[in-house]
Amino acid sequence: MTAGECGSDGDDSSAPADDSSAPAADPPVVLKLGGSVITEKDRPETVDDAALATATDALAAALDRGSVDRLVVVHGGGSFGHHHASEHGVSTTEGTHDADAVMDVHGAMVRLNRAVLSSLHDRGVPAVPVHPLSLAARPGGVDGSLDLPLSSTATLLGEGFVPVLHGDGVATAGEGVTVVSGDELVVELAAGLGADRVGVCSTVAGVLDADGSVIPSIESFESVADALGASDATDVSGGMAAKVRELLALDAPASVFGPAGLEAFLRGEAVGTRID
Ligand SMILES: Nc1ncnc2c1ncn2[C@@H]1O[C@H](COP(=O)(O)OP(=O)(O)OP(=O)(O)O)[C@@H](O)[C@H]1O
Ligand SMILES: C=C(C)CCOP(=O)(O)O
Repeated sequence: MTAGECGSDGDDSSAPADDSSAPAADPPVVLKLGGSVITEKDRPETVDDAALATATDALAAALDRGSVDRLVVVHGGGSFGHHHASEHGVSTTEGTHDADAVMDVHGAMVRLNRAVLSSLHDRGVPAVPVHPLSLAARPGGVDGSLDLPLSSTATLLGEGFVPVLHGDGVATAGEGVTVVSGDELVVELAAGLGADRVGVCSTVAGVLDADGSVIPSIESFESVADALGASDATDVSGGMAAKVRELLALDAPASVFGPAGLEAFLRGEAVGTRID
């Protein structure tokens, strides 16, 4: 498993850097694997091994057959980050100055990240970690924008790796360290890297209306606000309502779908709820 072997042709590294006839790289796909999918969200620090294996099988197959050429993966917190953040009273708006609390939240996310990386490595995917706590900040405080430098992720992608980021703690002016959700990271990555396809794989088949049916597309928060709630499980980042808000801020269309829709999304098909 090397970065150069990943993707459809795997031969870009031999092209001269200034060769103007070299084909431009495809825009990357940015995919979030929801923490509620890959962990058992009600049991602290428990990976759902079967669900993680199914997801990483689908990613490896998509890279092997070339339906995805360049991929950035983000995963959520599930029973790792949310559990510890909740115990310490830390959320996307409430921070902490306690280094032990920061280490509990970040340490749990790094353990989950290792499990995701290991599952990808078992399938030959050249996945490498990118930890947001070491990169990102909210210099303007909780109401300010997220600053996420993308140079490392973009360069890793260009070298044929699959960067794997995750919801994490984030330095926040006036609050110490708050939580940055994987959904926020997806928006920053997709906008900054020029992604043309953005997928958010959660436990539900899409964003559901009041009757429990999948809403095919969403263009404004107000049109669906009444149906949107928080997560059923411990969650410090706002569940589906926050997810829809984040994704509406993105220029590229995003899809929210369940595990059964992952393969189809990776093949480029329309699945779940499209958020424009
Ligand atoms: N209208 C809705 N449609 C779909 N899900 C909804 C809706 N309202 C609330 N939810 C809840 O939102 C949850 C999905 O958000 P959640 O943040 O838990 O998912 P995730 O991103 O997969 O997990 P994590 O935050 O750990 O990464 C669903 O499991 C459901 O409980
Ligand atoms: C709770 C932590 C640290 C991560 C939150 O990320 P999310 O599960 O994508 O909302």
